[in-house]
Amino acid sequence: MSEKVRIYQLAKELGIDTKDLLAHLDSLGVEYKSHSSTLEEDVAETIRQLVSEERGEVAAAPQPQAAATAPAPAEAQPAAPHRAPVVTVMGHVDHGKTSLLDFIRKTRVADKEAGGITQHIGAYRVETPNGPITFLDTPGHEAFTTIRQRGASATDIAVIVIAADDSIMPQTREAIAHARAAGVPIIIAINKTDLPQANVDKVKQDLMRLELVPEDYGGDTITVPISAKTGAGVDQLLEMISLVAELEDLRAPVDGPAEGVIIESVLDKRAGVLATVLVQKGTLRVADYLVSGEVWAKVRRMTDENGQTVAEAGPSVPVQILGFSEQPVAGDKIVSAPDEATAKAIVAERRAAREEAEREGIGKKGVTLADLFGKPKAVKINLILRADTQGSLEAIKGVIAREAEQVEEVDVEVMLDAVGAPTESDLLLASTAGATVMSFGVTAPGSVKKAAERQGITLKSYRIIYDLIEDVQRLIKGQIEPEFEEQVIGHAEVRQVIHVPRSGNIAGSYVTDGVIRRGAKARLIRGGREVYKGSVAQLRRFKDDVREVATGFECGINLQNYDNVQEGDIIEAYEMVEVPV
Ligand SMILES: Nc1nc2c(ncn2[C@@H]2O[C@H](COP(=O)(O)OP(=O)(O)OP(=O)(O)O)[C@@H](O)[C@H]2O)c(=O)[nH]1
Repeated sequence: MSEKVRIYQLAKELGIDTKDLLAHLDSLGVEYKSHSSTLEEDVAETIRQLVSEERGEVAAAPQPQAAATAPAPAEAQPAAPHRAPVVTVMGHVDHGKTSLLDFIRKTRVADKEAGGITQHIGAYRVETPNGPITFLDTPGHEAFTTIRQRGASATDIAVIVIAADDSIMPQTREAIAHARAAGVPIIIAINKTDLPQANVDKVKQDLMRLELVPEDYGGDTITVPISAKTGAGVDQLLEMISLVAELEDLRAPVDGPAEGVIIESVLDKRAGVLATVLVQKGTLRVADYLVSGEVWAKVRRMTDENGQTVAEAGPSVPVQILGFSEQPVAGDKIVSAPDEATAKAIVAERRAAREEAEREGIGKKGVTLADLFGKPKAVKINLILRADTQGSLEAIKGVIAREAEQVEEVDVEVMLDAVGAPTESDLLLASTAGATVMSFGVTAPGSVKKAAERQGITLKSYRIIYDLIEDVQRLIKGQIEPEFEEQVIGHAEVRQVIHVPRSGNIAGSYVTDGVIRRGAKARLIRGGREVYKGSVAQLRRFKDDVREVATGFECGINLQNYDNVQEGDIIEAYEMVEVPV
């Protein structure tokens, strides 16, 4: 496939106005939808030549390749420079996430002398002997997964804090599941080691049960005993973060337009919208134009976590920016735009695309049982299990493991199992990992059920273990097809048979009720009897192909592999809809 470039990117590359570029495209007769449409590489190349000819570069340049417009040869691209790791701290309530983040921040602020006032902007950067580290300081896996859920990944390394006097607790396991689902390396910080009742070994042993085998037990899970209170071990923790970062070989280009993700956004009564952006690629500068989701910004001011104004921010640098027209959504990506017109055009295009998708009912859907049933060779089935007691959980897990063992092609992973009703946090995990939530003996609260429905997540509760196991078996074997039933969507009466060379006979019809849709299933009824069953291959209004024709309109219908329509026939269009279980 050829490389594609967006119109405004090409304009920026060539140093011309997007408007002028559009004029070139018009002159070439190239169709485009907006400033952000992509161009085929050959079109882009033609434009480059056109522009350079206009500038007289071709005639004037001694070499055939005019430097400014020639694409850089691929092999000459040096690897992008390293960037700082971005770390999220997660763990059970009260195990010390906030204390740890505060301790690191207090002791490691980059320029304390500058007299800046600490601001909580959702992220901060610290200097360590092994290089800078960026911490996202909204601790907890909800924030972490919310960002992931919106398609961005902001975290390179997860630090899971476990209090040594409490060991592994439900949210510890959730946090581990979230980090695993994201595929980010995990470092375990065993906290509160200053307490007399701290038992580091117990934590390590408990970790083994979650298949996180500490290094000193022969595994490869990095564990660091720390105290967020005294600061003991925190330096080693930072060292380990840098070490893992080095292994991950994190790199990003510093040059070029900025890309990143929204970490946080607040509406300040005086200042307006303040959004924290984590730059992930390129460099963000004051006066740049940005687009995030369906809002845009002209960066009017950037400040760091110490309240200091900054002029630019490169990869892995978090900055709070002023200049968004409306509040962007945490987790949405940001891209830069060359000018206000383009930024607005991108926003308008996105809005229109979303509205169209909504009209067509194409919502974001998670994986449903049906999807999984339909794909027997699914590499992996992710489950989140909830039950009334630890005993039932163990029993269910045991049976599932046995069932899973019998099938080679399918991997069943219980990502999380916990006592109690399913929570919103389970849904977050389910939606990012494509998991099914099953609960036994407990039911999700209404709000959670509704949220699951909205997000298209399968959440089922069972009162009989056998039923649950049966569904798991179905998932595994993919044997059960979802049940479908016919739903008639409309009728059309054939009023005239039009013979079109090459296309065969087209049924000139009148939609008497409902709608006729291209691709819909259809049967042909003649004298009360079905004479054909197939689908609507082609649907036309006058000379145009259309997707749908409503009641009261005339249209031309071409049925799939059928050429014998007759005047007076009735075409019944229908769709197969899944019967909800
Ligand atoms: N002795 C001791 N106490 C600690 C340590 N770290 C945290 N604490 C205490 O543990 C309690 C909880 O700490 P936080 O940092 O608020 O815990 P958290 O995980 O951020 O809690 P949430 O934000 O509520 O989820 C506080 O009273 C802290 O002072 C530690 O290393 N040693």
